[in-house]
Amino acid sequence: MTTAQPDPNDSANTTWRALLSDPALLVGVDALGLKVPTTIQRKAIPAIRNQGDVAFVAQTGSGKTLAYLLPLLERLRNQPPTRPSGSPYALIIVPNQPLVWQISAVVHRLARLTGIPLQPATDLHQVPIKPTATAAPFVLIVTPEGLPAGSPRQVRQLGQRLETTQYVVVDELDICLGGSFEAKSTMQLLWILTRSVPGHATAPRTWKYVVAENAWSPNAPPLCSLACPTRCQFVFCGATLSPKTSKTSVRAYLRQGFPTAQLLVNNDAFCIAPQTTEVLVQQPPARPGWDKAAYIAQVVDAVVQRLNNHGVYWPQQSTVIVFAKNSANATAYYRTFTATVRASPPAAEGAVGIATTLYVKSLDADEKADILHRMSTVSPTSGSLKRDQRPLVTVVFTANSLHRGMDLPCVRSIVLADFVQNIGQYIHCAGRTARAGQAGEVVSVVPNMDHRIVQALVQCNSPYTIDSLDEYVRLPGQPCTTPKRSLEPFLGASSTKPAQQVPSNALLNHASATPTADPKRTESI
Ligand SMILES: Nc1ncnc2c1ncn2[C@@H]1O[C@H](COP(=O)(O)OP(=O)(O)OP(=O)(O)O)[C@@H](O)[C@H]1O
Repeated sequence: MTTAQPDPNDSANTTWRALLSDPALLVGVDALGLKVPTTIQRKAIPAIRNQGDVAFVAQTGSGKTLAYLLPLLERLRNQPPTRPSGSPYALIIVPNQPLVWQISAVVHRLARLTGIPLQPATDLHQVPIKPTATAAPFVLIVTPEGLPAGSPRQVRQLGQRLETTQYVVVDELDICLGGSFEAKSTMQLLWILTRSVPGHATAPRTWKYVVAENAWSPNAPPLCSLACPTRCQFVFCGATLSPKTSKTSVRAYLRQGFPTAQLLVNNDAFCIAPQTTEVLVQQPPARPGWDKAAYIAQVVDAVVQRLNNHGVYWPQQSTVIVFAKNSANATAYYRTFTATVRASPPAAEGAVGIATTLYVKSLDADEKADILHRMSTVSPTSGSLKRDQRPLVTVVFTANSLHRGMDLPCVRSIVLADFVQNIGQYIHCAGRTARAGQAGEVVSVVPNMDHRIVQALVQCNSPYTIDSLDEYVRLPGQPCTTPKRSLEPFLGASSTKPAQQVPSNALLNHASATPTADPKRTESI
C-alpha cells in the first residue's frame, strides 16, 4: 500500500464548500447541522474522489460514515448508471445488524436531504433483479453473513447480482476482514475484485482450495494479480487495525489484496477522544456473600447521580451504556439494578432542573437489535423536551458484542462492568461516548489494577484511578481536556497477563504525567 503524503492544503479551516463540489451535498450537510468537516473527512473525501482504493483509520465517532457516503453520492451525481441494473450501485459491508440499520438510516436521510436518488437495501432480495427504468440506484448494506459465499454455486449467484457494482465499502475493517468473518469476506471480495467465479474451470486451482476449505489459502495468488479491468473502487475504514504481528493481520491482508490502496491513518487513530473523562474504579475484593451484580447496580446508580449533579454539562436527555462480557451478565446486572435502585432525586430547584427517570432495558437476542434500531434513529438534536416531559436517563445494559460502530444519541457515560479483554475492545466501548466532539465519561470497574491494560491506560490517558464510589461521585464535572496518547502499541496486551509493575501512586491519583502529542503521521501498511 502506498504511503499518503501530508496535504499542504489541508487545514482545520477547510470548509464543506472547499471539500464538496456538489451544491446538493452542501445543502445536505447544512441540513444535518454539520458546521465543518472533521479531519478524516478532509483527508478521506479527496482521496476517495480520485477513484483509487483507500483505507482509512480514525478515532471512534470522528465521522467516518459520512467520509465514505458523501463521495458515494457525489459519484452518483457525476456518473449515474446508464441503465437500470439488478446489481446494487454500491455495497457496504459492516459487522453487525444494528449497524446495517444505522447506516441504512443515514443513507436514507442523506438521499432525502440532498435529493440525490439512492435507496438503501438491507438484504440482497430487496434489490429487484429487473428494476424499472425510473428506479433509484441501490446501496446494499449487509454483514458478511448477509451475502452468500458458501459454495461455488452461491458465489456464482452473488457474482451475477453484483456484476455492475461500482463502489464497495468495508466498514469496521478489522472485524469484517479478520477473525470469523475472514473466509467469507475473502470469498466475497475475491469475486467482486475479479468479476469471475471461483470453482469455474478457468479459475486458478487455488480458488477451489479456498472454496473447499472455506479459508484463505496462503498459496493463493495475491488478490491484485487477479483484478480485472472493470474492477470497482474499494474503501476500507475503521477505528483500529490489528497489530502487524497478529496472526490474522488485516494489514497483511490489505497489503496483499490492495497494494495500490492509499492508507490514511489519522493522528487521533487509536486514541480515546480527548474530551472523554476516564475513571478506573477498583472493584472491592470478592469475599463470601459479596455480589458483583449488586455492586454494579451501585456503580450505575452513582453514574446516574453524577449525571444529575452535573446536569449543567449534559443535555437533558442522557444515555448510559453498561457493557457486560456476555448476555447472561448483562441480564443479571439489569435485573439487580431494576430490583434495587431508586430513581435519583431531582436536582435542587433553580439549579439545573433535571430530574431523572430511569428507563432500563436488558438487551437480549432480538430485543437488543430492535431497541438499538429505535434508539439510533433518534436525532441527538431532538434532546429538547416538551414542557410536561420529564428529563430522562436511559440506561442500556448490553453485552460487549454491541460495542462496534453504534452511534446512539446523547451517550454520556459508559460503564465497563466487566473489565475489557483487550485494548481494542476498550477503544470501541469507550468510543460509544464523546462522539463528534461531545463530552463523555467511561467508568471501568477494575478487578486487578496490575493488569497491563490498566498500565497502558494510566500511561497514555491519565485516567482517574479511585477505590470508592463516594470518591467517584465527588469527581469534578467539567468535561476532560487532557490529551491522550495512541493506544496502538498496547493493542496486543491481554487482560489475562498481569503487568510488570505499575507505580502505586499513579493508581491512586489522577496521574500527573502530561501525554505528548503524537507526531504527525501517515503510514504504510
Ligand atoms: N463534520 C461533522 N461535524 C459534526 N458531527 C459530525 C460530522 N460528521 C459526522 N458527524 C456526526 O458524528 C457522529 C459519529 O459519526 P460516525 O458514526 O460516522 O463515526 P465513526 O467515525 O464511524 O465512529 P465509529 O468508529 O465508532 O464507528 C454522527 O452522529 C455523525 O452525524
